[in-house]
Amino acid sequence: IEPISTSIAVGMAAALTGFLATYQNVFYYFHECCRPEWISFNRTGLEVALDRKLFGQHVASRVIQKAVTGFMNNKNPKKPLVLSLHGWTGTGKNFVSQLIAENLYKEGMASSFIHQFVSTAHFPHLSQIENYKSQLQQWVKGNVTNCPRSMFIFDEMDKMHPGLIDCIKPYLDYYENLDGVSYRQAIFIFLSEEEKDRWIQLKVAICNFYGRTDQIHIEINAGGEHITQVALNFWKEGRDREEIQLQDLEPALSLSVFNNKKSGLWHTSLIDKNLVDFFVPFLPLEYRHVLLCGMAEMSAKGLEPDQDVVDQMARDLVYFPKSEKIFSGKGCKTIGGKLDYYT
Ligand SMILES: Nc1ncnc2c1ncn2[C@@H]1O[C@H](COP(=O)(O)OP(=O)(O)OP(=O)(O)O)[C@@H](O)[C@H]1O
Repeated sequence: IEPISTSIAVGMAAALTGFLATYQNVFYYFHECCRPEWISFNRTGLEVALDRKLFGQHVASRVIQKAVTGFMNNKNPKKPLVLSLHGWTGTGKNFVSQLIAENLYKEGMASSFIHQFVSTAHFPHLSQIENYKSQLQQWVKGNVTNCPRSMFIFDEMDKMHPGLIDCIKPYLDYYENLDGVSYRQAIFIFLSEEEKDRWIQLKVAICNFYGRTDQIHIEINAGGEHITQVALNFWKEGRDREEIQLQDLEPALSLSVFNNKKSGLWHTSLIDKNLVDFFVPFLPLEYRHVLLCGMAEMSAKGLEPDQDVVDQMARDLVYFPKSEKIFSGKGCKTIGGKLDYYT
């Protein structure tokens, strides 16, 4: 072994290793990858975002903050985090998922580690259910293999086929690993709108009963087994909405309620095995919340927030129940488009 060529070879190898390491770091700097540079939880960021950007959802806000912070601080979770978000349309379920994403992934919702499914769009054909099942399993497994800190959002969960829910159950469970893959760092968020379904089903049933085709004013006396009903009862009793506690909404999120409702059947299979860690209730939004959404939306559009414009827009929305007109029928959902008309 000749000393000069040996030192040249060793020097070249060291230079090459240094170059590759630098190249890799530069690559990771510009290209999103499953590393702390791209995925790190900003606890204060989430707290501030929930506090300042999410209106009228003090219960959901508290539950989400605790759930996500607890999970992210746990170095060795026994299972993935599974959140189930419930409530009226346009009350902020997707929006909260976005706030979580923005405070966990540098790329926010654009992160390649966030995967979103809408049951009616992605699984439309009942005849294809077996295909969907294997695709869904491969998809979850592939993505978690690629990055354990992946986030999965399943929208319209109430419309999802029970067979598909069954096939994702193992990933939500307490297994250390499945076929060599651990799912314990992942986050699953289920969104469902069964509140609306239940409300509408009930309305239709009562209209049919009375042989009426027009909209009639309906009081729902289901003993507070409806998130909206709880909010309505508080309002009628002249109590502050912010007094509503998670315990007041528990009957609306209880197993017995889900058991009795067709649209809630999916919960039973997940609740039975304690696979859902937190049920998060979203209250229906009132006029004053729509105003806040309107002002925020104008700022987001780069416009000077104008109270008169927003007020005009909010007054033209439809509110329910028909007699009291307290809650916005579409929450804050359509106001982005509506503001274009009023500005
Ligand atoms: N509570 C809220 N606070 C602030 N903004 C809100 C709130 N709820 C809704 N918004 C605004 O309205 C938009 C639509 O709401 P979002 O998609 O989160 O409703 P959703 O509850 O998921 O409705 P759906 O069940 O119909 O999907 C959001 O992007 C956000 O701009």
